[in-house]
Amino acid sequence: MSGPSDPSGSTISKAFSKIDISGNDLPPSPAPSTPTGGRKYALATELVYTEHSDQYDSSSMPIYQTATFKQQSASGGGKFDYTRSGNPTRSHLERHLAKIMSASQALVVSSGMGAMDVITRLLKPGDEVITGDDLYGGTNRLLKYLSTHAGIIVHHVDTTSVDAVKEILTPKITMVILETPTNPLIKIVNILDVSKLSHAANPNAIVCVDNTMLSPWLQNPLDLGADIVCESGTKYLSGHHDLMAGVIATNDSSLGERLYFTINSTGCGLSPFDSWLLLRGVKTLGVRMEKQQASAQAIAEYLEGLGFKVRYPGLKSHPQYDLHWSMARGAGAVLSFETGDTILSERIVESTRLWAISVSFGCVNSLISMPCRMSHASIDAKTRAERQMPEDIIRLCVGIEDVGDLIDDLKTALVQAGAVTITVDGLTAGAPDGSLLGGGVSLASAS
Ligand SMILES: Cc1ncc(COP(=O)(O)O)c(C=O)c1O
Ligand SMILES: N[C@@H](CCSC[C@H](N)C(=O)O)C(=O)O
Repeated sequence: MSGPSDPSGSTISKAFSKIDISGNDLPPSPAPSTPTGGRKYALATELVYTEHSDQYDSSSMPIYQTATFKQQSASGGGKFDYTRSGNPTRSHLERHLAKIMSASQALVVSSGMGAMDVITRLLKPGDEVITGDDLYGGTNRLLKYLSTHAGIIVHHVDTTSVDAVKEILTPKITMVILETPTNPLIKIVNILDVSKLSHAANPNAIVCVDNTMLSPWLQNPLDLGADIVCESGTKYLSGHHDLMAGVIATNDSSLGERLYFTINSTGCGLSPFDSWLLLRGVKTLGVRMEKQQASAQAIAEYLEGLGFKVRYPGLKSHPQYDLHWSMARGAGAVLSFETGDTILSERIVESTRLWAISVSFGCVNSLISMPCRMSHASIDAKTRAERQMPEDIIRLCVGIEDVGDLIDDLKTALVQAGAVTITVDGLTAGAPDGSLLGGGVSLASAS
């Protein structure tokens, strides 16, 4: 990998003039968000514990809602000069995120796709990228644009198969972009093996993992061999669907400088107010995620018990259950299931009340959607078919409501939509004549 692309180096050297207590080059910040002395607390503690040097010892990090900063001399040189280049609230958030993402450096930008844009600007025309065939629609769209407008060669392969990745790996591959679990098919990618193989094929290859589905509470791709981890902060990190944000984290300071250079050059750094909101949201990540995934597990078991084909890594029936648990500390709170019929799926989605029909996930409220019509509609129907995306697939993003209420609401919707048959033994997935789902499985406990 080459060094920072700022020809003069001046912007970078100014912004990276501070070496933190651990010797990391980081963008300017009034103070590290971590207590000094090297003590590392459990993640639940680190999420809420921050230190900053506000002049009034405010408990909450202030919002530095300013575009520019007064300088002491005509040659500038203040810690901050202009918010596009650095802002105390944003820098504080970045240090806090670096700490919880197992990274030496984190950078925050205006959306998850903004983060992906910054990352893919590391590529040059002629570079080759390997990525999955079950990929978030927006990332797919960006990569398609880069392949048609920027001379980047993009190979979509089944990244859940290490052999498939191996087959296509050459020294020309400069970036590998992974998601695990994938969105929306909930397939699992072996980050460790793919990273090892990619670096063996090209030591300068950058392995980037989009960790949005699990968040740092449940998985740390940098500890598994990835060079960059990114997340849509719009999802679990913030948790309330009241902001858009993207996070990029790395342990490679030269990569960090190049990423920062793009953010400063293009002006996509997160605003002070949104940085403050995200900092606030991150504090409850652990409690939210624990509650959400416990409910997701119960809902996945309920639907599987009825006879639906459910995709969730918390279920023993998931074909990559062991692989998932070798990398992650939990199954997350997004699951999907199939009904065998697109119209039926549509009826189910439209019959729910507590489950809002919305794209996105990671919010305290539960959401339901049909990915092929909504979040992944930017992937054309032919490509979806080639990539075996079931058009009838329903995605559930579980929130923090009472799980009994969520299951009741879902059950009512399934009955209203005609997706289940009521028998003396309880509910069974499928129409009375067994025309859907091959007749389903009857479960008394499901009634
Ligand atoms: C896995 C994944 N990555 C990235 C993004 C992009 O994030 P944002 O909407 O914040 O741009 C999304 C959703 O939008 C996503 O689901
Ligand atoms: N219209 C949007 C769709 C956003 S999808 C958001 C999220 N990643 C999800 O998976 O639900 C677009 O075109 O990007």
